[in-house]
Amino acid sequence: MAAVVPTLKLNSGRDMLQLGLGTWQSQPGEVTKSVIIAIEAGYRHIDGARIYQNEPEVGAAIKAKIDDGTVKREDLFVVSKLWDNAHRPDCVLPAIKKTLSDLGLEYLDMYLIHWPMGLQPTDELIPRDANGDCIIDNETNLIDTWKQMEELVKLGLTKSIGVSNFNSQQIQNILDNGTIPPSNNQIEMHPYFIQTKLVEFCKEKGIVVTAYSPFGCPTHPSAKPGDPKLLEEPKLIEIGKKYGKGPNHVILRWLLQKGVVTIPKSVTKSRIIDNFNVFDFTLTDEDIKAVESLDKGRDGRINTELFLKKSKDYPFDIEF
Ligand SMILES: NC(=O)C1=CN([C@@H]2O[C@H](COP(=O)(O)OP(=O)(O)OC[C@H]3O[C@@H](n4cnc5c(N)ncnc54)[C@H](OP(=O)(O)O)[C@@H]3O)[C@@H](O)[C@H]2O)C=CC1
Ligand SMILES: O=C1CO[C@H](CO)[C@@H](O)[C@@H]1O
Repeated sequence: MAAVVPTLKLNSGRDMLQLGLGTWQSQPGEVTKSVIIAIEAGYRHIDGARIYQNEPEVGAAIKAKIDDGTVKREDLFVVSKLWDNAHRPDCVLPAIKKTLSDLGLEYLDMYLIHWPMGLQPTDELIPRDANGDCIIDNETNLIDTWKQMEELVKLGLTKSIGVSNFNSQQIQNILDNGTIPPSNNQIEMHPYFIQTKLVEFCKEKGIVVTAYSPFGCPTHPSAKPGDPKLLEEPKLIEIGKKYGKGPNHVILRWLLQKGVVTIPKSVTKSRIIDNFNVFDFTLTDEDIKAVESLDKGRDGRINTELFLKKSKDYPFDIEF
């Protein structure tokens, strides 16, 4: 029998499963199979986004597993994200409708504003000018976007709403000016970038944190040969050995014990199954300290999204 995944209570009143499957860089030709494998292994939380350009294939897997009786829709926690080119108020409803239609679903469990920065609303997901530079939309206003996100809840198109890659000031702005508080902030978090201040801030405000790139995204487009690899860190390997576990398990277990959600990505059957084997051991306080000693502070951030640094809403210029 698959392990029961713990949940965290959202301020929307719903429960969010603490372990899910990431799907960025899961190619359309492979993601249906990997989501099917994940559901068969016990995963019930799937993290996706319009920009991953694989939502129809993720949806095909969900349909297959509902049709064959493995799961019911209500057993699943499906997350998607509003892409940067749809921040203008009139773009938000069409954007979720496109995602729902691609996924073949009536509703999402969580819909996030993917990044605070807006891009020009065109048919291109990443609109570029003649020089190849992204066309930033500095006319957008995150409160206007958020108000439309609130409408999606009222329309029953998503059960909860949240943000991703928002800094503390941007979150506070929404708390001060919105009606529905964000339930979730999905941020980069792994042993090289432990984000203590932002995680604490979110917790104080009743916002559940999701840790993305838990393994440090070894295939990130900015990765260079010779970069240190989290999954090869001797310290993590050593901690894992005490429990008969690998460095992947140590990282996921650390995140679970920190009280956050995490969404490791894999398209490899053995890894999808292996990453789920984290519910039968507990790290000690000493182990947790050793994991956190790998933190590089702000230098540990991988997903810098530097190509949008000129946006008025670029989030990473303040401490947290
Ligand atoms: N909100 C946001 O802005 C962002 C959200 N995300 C979300 O977070 C998810 C996870 O982050 P992501 O950046 O993809 O990277 P991860 O840190 O999850 O690493 C994924 C990589 O690790 C490999 N891997 C997975 N399990 C193992 C294992 N047990 N042993 C060895 N290698 C392993 C995978 O290979 P393989 O697949 O070949 O098995 C893949 O190359 C994304 O897929 C996405 O859903 C990510 C980035 C930004
Ligand atoms: O989720 C994501 C994966 O990577 C993309 C490319 O940098 C990001 O835009 C996005 O945050």
